Amino acid sequence: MIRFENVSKVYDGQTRPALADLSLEVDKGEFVFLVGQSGSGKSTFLRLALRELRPSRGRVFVAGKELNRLSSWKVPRLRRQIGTVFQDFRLLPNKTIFDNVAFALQVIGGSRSQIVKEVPVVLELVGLDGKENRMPDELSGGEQQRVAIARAFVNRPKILIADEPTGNLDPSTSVGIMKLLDRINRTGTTVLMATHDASIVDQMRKRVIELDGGKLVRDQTRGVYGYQT
Ligand SMILES: Nc1ncnc2c1ncn2[C@@H]1O[C@H](COP(=O)(O)OP(=O)(O)OP(=O)(O)O)[C@@H](O)[C@H]1O
Repeated sequence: MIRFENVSKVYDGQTRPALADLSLEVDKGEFVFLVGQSGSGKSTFLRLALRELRPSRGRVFVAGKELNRLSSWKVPRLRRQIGTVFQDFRLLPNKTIFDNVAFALQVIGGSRSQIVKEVPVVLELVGLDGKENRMPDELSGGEQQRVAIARAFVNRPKILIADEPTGNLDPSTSVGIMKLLDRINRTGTTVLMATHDASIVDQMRKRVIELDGGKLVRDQTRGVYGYQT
């Protein structure tokens, strides 16, 4: 589903690579934690998979496509297959919960009937049925993150990329968010999650990939967080 072949990334004006000769493969349906100190290259890795960045060397394949050879007009089609969730939720503050999720379908040309059918299903999946008419600032942080997950998942992407999704949440709320991501993973969606949350990684016992200075230093099945910050 995702394959990096000898990928290096040196940002403009930098000499030290943010990622250095990274090779790894993530199969369909896997759940992978990406861990490492701040600056180790996790976000760079995720941004390469989204083709927000291009590698300086090496090749990135996502959903069967080599991203460097993908024409720009095909990038939106690629991104439709990848849902994204971030630490800061990124909801539209002036739209209701329903409309925040509906918007994700509208921008990809979803019909009104599809929206009316799919949005309630996904809001129920994330445990927010009954709250569809609220505004984002009328929800708790954990609930806002559930909306963000609903929005990322409503068009059933093949891959869900989550960059520190529990970074702004307390431990018990985080556990609820992880149960939800686990549930989404069980539908067959590949989940890739960058995190500094040691207790979550230790509880979930999924595959753990650790980066250090842009290099892959650990790839462990049913792994643990495994280092001190
Ligand atoms: N746009 C940029 N321009 C130049 N250097 C960058 C840029 N983005 C990231 N870097 C550098 O690349 C390296 C990797 O950064 P990256 O953001 O991928 O790390 P990270 O593991 O996601 O960190 P964090 O856990 O703090 O989010 C760091 O040295 C960082 O300073």
